[in-house]
Amino acid sequence: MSDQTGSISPQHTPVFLLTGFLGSGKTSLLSRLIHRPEFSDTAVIINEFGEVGLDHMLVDRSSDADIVLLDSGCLCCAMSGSLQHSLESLYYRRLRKEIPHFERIVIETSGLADPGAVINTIGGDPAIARRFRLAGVITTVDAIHGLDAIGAYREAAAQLAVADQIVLTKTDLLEDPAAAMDLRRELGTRNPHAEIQIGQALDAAGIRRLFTSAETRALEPASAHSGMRNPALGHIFKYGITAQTFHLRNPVSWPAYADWVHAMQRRHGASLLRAKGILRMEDGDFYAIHAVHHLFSPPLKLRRAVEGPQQGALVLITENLSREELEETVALLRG
Ligand SMILES: Nc1nc2c(ncn2[C@@H]2O[C@H](COP(=O)(O)OP(=O)(O)OP(=O)(O)O)[C@@H](O)[C@H]2O)c(=O)[nH]1
Repeated sequence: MSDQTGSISPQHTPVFLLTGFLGSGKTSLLSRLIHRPEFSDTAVIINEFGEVGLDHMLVDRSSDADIVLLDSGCLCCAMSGSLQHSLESLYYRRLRKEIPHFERIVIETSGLADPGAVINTIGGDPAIARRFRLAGVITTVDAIHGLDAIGAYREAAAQLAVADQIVLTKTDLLEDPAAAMDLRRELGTRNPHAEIQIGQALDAAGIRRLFTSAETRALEPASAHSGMRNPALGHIFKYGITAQTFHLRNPVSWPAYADWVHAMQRRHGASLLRAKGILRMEDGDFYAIHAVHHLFSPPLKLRRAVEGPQQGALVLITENLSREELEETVALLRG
């Protein structure tokens, strides 16, 4: 990465990933969202038009027929070729005003996708990273089979581990409605860093929260998270996947930050499923930090100060790394 300390400009269109295991309700959620006014300025990249049942809402079809404009104002774009190609195509068509302006992109991944691979595409292709930034990961979890899938498949565990927002689906199929609260609590202990919402109860405010950039709220609920309250324990998902929180008491210098990034890339890049957090830098400003494997997005300067006594905190979601190993690199930030 050429610029580890630059800030992201508003020209970087926020990209949200909608992930979740096979059959967990991604498409059903999307087909509800695309009707909603809160979703009107969104371009959605889906695998096939047929899946989300667009027939009744179609108001315009671009000449290339791979993008449709819905009467809700939402654009749907069927994935054509690679994800890079779809993103570039949306970018240039918006620039040439061939399609209406959109404020954000939502990508629906396949149920067996490793979310890290898709996130890498956004951050790893220089042409894409110049124009887009990962703003959040939304993971659907099926109330009936979700926990079994998370226990049985690494992909499902990784999808849960990297989530900023979890949508619990199929709660209507639970025999005991109280079981939804138990599941919510259970998921909360497995990913204490994500907000959990019940899919069927999603209202306008809930939808807006789904699409609030993760970096602008990365620390907000931190003090309330159980994982944050007991950072020494870290959090174990499965398959050696853990989420560990590190607090920093002092501002970080830019050279120390660059050293830490290099050390993480060199020593732990392969094991780093995701890093997120907020650091207070030596210039006094707070920056959101995001990384997936070897790719560290340029720190994003936050417009508002972060409340509370902490100077910053990092959540490192890794595979087969001990807290001690991570502590060695975090020490670089402490100078
Ligand atoms: N009862 C009920 N059924 C649901 C709900 N959400 C999804 N389903 C059903 O679950 C099945 C799978 O839902 P999809 O939305 O296709 O799931 P998906 O995650 O997109 O599936 P893949 O694309 O195969 O990964 C469909 O039959 C849906 O109708 C829900 O909240 N309640």
